[in-house]
Amino acid sequence: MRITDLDITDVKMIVPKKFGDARGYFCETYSKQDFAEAGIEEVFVQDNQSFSASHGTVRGLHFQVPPFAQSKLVRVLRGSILDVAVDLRHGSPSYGDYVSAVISAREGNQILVPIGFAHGFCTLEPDTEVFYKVSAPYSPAHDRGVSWIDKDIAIDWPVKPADAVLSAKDLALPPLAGLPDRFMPPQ
Ligand SMILES: Cc1cn([C@H]2C[C@H](O)[C@@H](COP(=O)(O)OP(=O)(O)O[C@H]3O[C@H](C)C(=O)[C@H](O)[C@H]3O)O2)c(=O)[nH]c1=O
Repeated sequence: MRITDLDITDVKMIVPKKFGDARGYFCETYSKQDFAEAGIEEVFVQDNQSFSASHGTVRGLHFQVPPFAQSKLVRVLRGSILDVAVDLRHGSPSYGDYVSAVISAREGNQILVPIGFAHGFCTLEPDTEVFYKVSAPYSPAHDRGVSWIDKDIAIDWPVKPADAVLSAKDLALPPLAGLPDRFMPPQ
């Protein structure tokens, strides 16, 4: 398992080792021991999976506030996405900055999005399936979001707003400015 930092250090790219043979391949997609050896102590309590039929589907930017704030380990079972994490940790020097990376079923790579970040993605292919582990259960009362096209974050998405597929909820998400809920200060 290869673990590297993205431009915001706490967001990590994880590439499990693939064991290929004439049948195909095998890989351990999650290992508590490997994570602990890399200093990642996340305890995941729920697995999520979403299917998006159209390329250019955007889900996000979402997060849950404490005490149900979630870290997420995101991977793609089919297709590919541009995955995005936005730093919302109150007091963080990179507050409001984002990192993004393409993760795909072909590469088998994963993104670890820590607590304190909003998360979203845009599908790059039709029929894309995303699987992710989260470190806290779903709590609608603690679910929050920020507009995917917030001007202060200014994410370089691979789809124009007019062509993107979003839920009504995500279309109505507020801007970052004046976000009422703040996370705990960075560790
Ligand atoms: C997240 C979640 C949702 N739901 C129910 C609530 C709705 O009835 C339905 C669809 O939920 P939503 O539209 O919030 O799903 P996404 O837009 O894919 O949201 C996710 O997309 C972005 C990328 C994320 O990072 C979050 O984990 C998550 O918010 O599933 C549940 O029952 N449990 C859950 O954990």
